[in-house]
Amino acid sequence: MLYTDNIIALATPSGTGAIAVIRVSGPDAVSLVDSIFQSVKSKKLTGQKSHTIHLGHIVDDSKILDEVLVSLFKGPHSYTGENVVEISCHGSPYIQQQVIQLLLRKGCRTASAGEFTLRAFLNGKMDLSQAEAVADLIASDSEAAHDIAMQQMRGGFSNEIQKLREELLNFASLIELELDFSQEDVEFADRTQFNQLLGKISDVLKKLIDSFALGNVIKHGIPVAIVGQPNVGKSTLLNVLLNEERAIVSDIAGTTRDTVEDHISIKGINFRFIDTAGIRETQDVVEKIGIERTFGKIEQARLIIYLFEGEHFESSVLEQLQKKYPNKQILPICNKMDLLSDAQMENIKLDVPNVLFLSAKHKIGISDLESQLLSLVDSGALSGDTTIISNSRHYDALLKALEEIQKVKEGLDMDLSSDLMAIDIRQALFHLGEITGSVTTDDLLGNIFSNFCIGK
Ligand SMILES: Nc1nc2c(c(=O)[nH]1)N(C=O)[C@@H](CNc1ccc(C(=O)N[C@@H](CCC(=O)O)C(=O)O)cc1)CN2
Ligand SMILES: Nc1nc2c(ncn2[C@@H]2O[C@H](COP(=O)(O)OP(=O)(O)OP(=O)(O)O)[C@@H](O)[C@H]2O)c(=O)[nH]1
Repeated sequence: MLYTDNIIALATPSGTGAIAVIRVSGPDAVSLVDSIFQSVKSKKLTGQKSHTIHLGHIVDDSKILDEVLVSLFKGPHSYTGENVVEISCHGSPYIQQQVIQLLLRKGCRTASAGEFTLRAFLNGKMDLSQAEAVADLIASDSEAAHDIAMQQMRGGFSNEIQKLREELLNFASLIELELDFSQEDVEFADRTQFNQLLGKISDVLKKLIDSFALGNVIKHGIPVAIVGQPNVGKSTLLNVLLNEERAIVSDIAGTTRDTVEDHISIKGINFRFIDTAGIRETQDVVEKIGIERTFGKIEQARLIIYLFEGEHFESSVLEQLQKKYPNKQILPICNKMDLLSDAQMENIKLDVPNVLFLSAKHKIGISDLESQLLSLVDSGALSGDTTIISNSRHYDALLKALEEIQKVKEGLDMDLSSDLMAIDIRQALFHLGEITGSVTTDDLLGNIFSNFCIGK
């Protein structure tokens, strides 16, 4: 085992709850808890089997602090790979703190953010991308984001990367062996097989790299900007979408007060609606800073909904949007169709051929809108077992690995000498290793795990 110290943290949220879980991990976790725990069966924990639960009392100087359940996990068969003891106590902040203070006095140290999972990684219980998936899983707030995190946590693409890396490593050694015999002009590495492997690796890498566009938006919610005059029915529309799907509305922590962002889940996909009052004014006002800010918001969106009511369609707004965002999909939507006659609707269609009519208030045309939104997402990629990456660190490493693999391929085509090829192969191996954590630096680990919650 790597560590000699014993860490402790509250694993459940701080505050009052029915039950709170305090987690201790380290070589002496069992004896430390033994020193403050009296089981009702008067048995010491040290002699008990792993994965057993024991009822008893936490005792501080013969004073009973609480009646608790203690769960025992003996290393290496635990989450961290070390001895782990969990104390489930009554969820009062007072009790939680007393138990923690008691164990700190006995010699435990407060765990830093993500330290339990860091230990699990360093003890070989999971690789780095799986550890990162744990944080994603905790943060996931839609079915799709959850699925991606879960798949990654269960080994997802890291097994695949690891396998390819090992095959590549194999070739690297053969090529490097050739260097030792450079006078004799021998080839240990079969060039045809090597070429095939490089082809296979680039295919896998390309597929993963392509999946990031989707993975990234799913993780953060697909950003949709709603542009429209006051009173066209934006709030009503958002509410209808919300009610229909019984989704959760949440203000994202950290977003500025001047834009409202609502998360709406449609068939398990999170959409993040960015309400941007503003671009309605005439050309000269458009130059104003406030409007620029709105444009800034639109910049983040994948899709723009231009919502207007009845016959108040402004072609200048639509044209401006199309000019400014030629690569974004713009959806013109006419709300309050209940107030329009058929003839009026036909007229609007002449101006805006691809308009979608709906009535937010009367809940007409909502499912068409939902289908349009979902069609943005290549949901085929979500079903089945296609791997989707959602972590920008992995994305960067995959891009770099692919670049190196392509260099190796070119080298092979050009019959480059083994020593030059060996360098590129090592680089590719390095970047693949970054994903699974076969190569890491303290900085990188610090960066990743400091974003976890305490107790995880
Ligand atoms: N109370 C509690 N709930 C929890 C966790 C935890 O640590 N404690 N977890 C943590 O975040 C997750 C579960 N993850 C876990 C993963 C592995 C093991 C474990 O003991 N693994 C052993 C033995 C498995 C067996 O044979 O039964 C092993 O890997 O060797 C425990 C929890 C979610 N729920
Ligand atoms: N007839 C009709 N009225 C609607 C419809 N949708 C919304 N309204 C009404 O239009 C008015 C404005 O709706 P809101 O949803 O508050 O509009 P908004 O765009 O969010 O307005 P701001 O918050 O000022 O930007 C309300 O009185 C709604 O009841 C519709 O489909 N038909």
